[in-house]
Amino acid sequence: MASVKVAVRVRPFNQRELDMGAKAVIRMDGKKTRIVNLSKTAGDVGFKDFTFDHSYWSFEPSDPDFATQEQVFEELGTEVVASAFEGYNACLFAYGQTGSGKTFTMTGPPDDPGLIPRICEAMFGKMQEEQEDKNYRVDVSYLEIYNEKVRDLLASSNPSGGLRVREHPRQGPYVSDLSHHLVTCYDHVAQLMERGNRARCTAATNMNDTSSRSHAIFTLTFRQAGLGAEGLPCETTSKVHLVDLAGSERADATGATGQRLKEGAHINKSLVTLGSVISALAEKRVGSFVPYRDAVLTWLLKDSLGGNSKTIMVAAISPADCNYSETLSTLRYANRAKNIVNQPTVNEDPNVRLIRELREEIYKLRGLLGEETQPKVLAELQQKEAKEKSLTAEWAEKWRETQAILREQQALGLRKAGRGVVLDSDRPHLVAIDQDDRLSTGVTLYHLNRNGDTVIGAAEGSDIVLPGLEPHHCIVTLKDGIAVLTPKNGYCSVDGLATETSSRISQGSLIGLGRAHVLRYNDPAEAAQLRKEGRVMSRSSLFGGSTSDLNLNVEERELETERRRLAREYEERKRQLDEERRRLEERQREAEEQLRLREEKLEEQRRRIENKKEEELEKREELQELEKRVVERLATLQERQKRVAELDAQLEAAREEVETARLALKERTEAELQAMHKRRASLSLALNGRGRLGPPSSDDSFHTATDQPQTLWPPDSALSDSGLGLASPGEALARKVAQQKEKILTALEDENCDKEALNDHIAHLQELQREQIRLETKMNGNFKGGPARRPLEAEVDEPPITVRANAFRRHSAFELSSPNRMPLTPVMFSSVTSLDRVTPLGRSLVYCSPLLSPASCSEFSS
Ligand SMILES: Nc1ncnc2c1ncn2[C@@H]1O[C@H](COP(=O)(O)OP(=O)(O)OP(=O)(O)O)[C@@H](O)[C@H]1O
Repeated sequence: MASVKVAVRVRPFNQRELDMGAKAVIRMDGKKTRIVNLSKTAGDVGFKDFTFDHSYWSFEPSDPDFATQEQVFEELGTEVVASAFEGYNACLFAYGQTGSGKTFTMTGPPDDPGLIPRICEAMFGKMQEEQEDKNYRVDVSYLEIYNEKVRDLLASSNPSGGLRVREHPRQGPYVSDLSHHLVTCYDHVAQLMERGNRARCTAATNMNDTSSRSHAIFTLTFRQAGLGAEGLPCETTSKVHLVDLAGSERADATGATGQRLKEGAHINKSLVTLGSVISALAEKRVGSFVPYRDAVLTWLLKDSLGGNSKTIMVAAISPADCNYSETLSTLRYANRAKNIVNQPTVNEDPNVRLIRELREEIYKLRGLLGEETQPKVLAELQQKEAKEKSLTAEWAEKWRETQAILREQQALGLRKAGRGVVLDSDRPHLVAIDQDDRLSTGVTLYHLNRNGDTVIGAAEGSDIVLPGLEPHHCIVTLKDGIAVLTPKNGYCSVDGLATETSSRISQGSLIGLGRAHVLRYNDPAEAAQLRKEGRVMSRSSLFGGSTSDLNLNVEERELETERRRLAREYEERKRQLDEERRRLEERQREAEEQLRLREEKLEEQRRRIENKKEEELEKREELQELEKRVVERLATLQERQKRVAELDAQLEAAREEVETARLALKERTEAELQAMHKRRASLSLALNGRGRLGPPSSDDSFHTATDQPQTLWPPDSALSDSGLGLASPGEALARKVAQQKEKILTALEDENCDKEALNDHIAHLQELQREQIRLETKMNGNFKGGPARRPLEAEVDEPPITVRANAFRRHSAFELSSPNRMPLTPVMFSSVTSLDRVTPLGRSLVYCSPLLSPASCSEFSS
């Protein structure tokens, strides 16, 4: 059982706080951290006090109590190193407000490194010291949790949704597909750390120019094995998590908006979860729920918080009064974390543990045996000894193999870097860069002889044999870490410049030998020195390669720092722009989608309008057609009206003519009657009393000479229809004919007329007409010398008639083209024979003989 160790570290005022004229509210006294109580009410004390395992006063460098990076490492870092070597898991994490000094404490600037580089360096140093007894294997991984997604900081690319976090039943949560890098020296670790830090998400906020926007977890997996006292195997694996959390922050204080605000929300979410986890663990309630899975950070650090780990928390705080509430909150957070109790255990290899336990039992059994031999105990002892022996042999064999592989890898300097394999060495060497041999696929590394000459040439027996060179082409001399190239018989160049005298070569120098060979000189010690000084050798310095490169002045270093800052700014700006571009693309996609929907809607509307338009066009055409027909009909109507007017006029004229004729007939008839009376008188006919014209009355009888009453009028036509007086027989007959015709016409207008009855009417009409003719003939005979009586049909001025043969054929009837057209039934065809005119209705009839064919009708129509 071990409580989480908590340290608090206060940083100096930053420029912003100085500009604001901030006042320091933090005091430290031994392990005690005091904060001036700015929220005190009457009766409150002036300070709030907290006690931690360590309180580091890094406020003022000139202060004798000032805590340096070195001191922090000595007290915290060494404990982590010791835990790892003891086989425990260890975790050191920095918590605090943004800009409070977490990254400074964990990573630190190159000239004043923080805990991570110091811990790594110390571990490799210790491995070096204890190399004789044991073998080690160290793997490094570096990840960040940004917006709740896991990114591999050492991989060349990451999936867009981040890496997945899984949980192994025994080993706990892990990140699947995270790259692990085998490291053989601190330089490798430093390179990886630098690479990861460059890839980490940082941004400028109001509180910090280079604020970490993600939680970063640097993990060393440390495996050690060897034979302990009395040849007892030991093998442990420890995980060391070194965590730089993103800053806890208030959105208003950081001035965060947009992406920064979103990041802040995620950061706060995981820190709140971390707080909840700490609270749940600190309360120590049995069976209480610990919300590890609520955030990726707490899930991955599950073992470090309340589990199998020795854990240290560094709470970084600002000294300024303007950050009072944030600082107080951090101190309370840290105070709670003190109460977390972990259960660290040595992570021993299961087989080794079994061997150790067997050995313990064997010791016990041997003790039990004493002087007397107990067969049962002896048998058990022998069995356990045999098992222990075989397990030890098995483990030793496995370990030898592992050792061999490790040694091979270390000797070759072969290590994995993501997908790449790096061939490295800790000794000065030359790497062949074959310019001519395009078929060469291998990488050749030539180690140089330590403290002596390495002869290069074509001659057998040269240290490095290269075809195409002079037998003894040149010599590279290595002495006290300095390499010098001396040409012998062949052409040599250093970084492109031909040389005939001895030239110093340094890390990265390109050596040209003869026409075909180019070799690169690598000196790992020199490279490490340069790296330590924060130097990155540019290509130009590579080519200008000389020892003076090593003597970089302060100005250059500052320039380098500035360059890095600019590079970080550039990276951040690039990231922001990428983010912005992604947002704009997203917006564009949305706008395009809206546009598409709008287009569809408009297209739909357009289709509807077109349909409507087409319908309206059709209607308009119909209307035009109707108008045309109306106009035609109007024209026809006008034509017909004109025709009717003409016919009316003709009718009127005919009527007048008939009236005139009737009057003339009447006068003539009276005159004729008088003449007849006179003639009768002269013929001495017996008249009763007085001579009188007109029909006989009851008083005035009219008799013939034979005493038979003689009458001029047919008996059935003597009375007028009204019965008011007598009409002439001709008139009565004409009226009857007219009435009969009217009857026929009425019957014809009735669609359901009885054909039999119609035939009877027509037959009767014909009878009447024949009678009329007979009467007229008779009258004409009686009044010879009178004006000639025209036949009735001749009195009518007939309108031109057109028979439409087609209609005739189709309907078995035909029409007159006069306005007074009238349909004829087939019955009429068979009965009527002449053209007549019905005066009262102004209608004309065309009669056809029964034998008339449609063709003859057509002729008839003219
Ligand atoms: N102990 C210290 N001594 C000197 N300077 C310090 C110290 N601690 C922090 N600083 C300076 O304060 C500034 C902010 O520190 P740092 O970047 O470490 O904060 P942080 O807590 O990691 O912030 P964030 O959470 O935003 O990443 C840096 O310029 C750093 O150099």
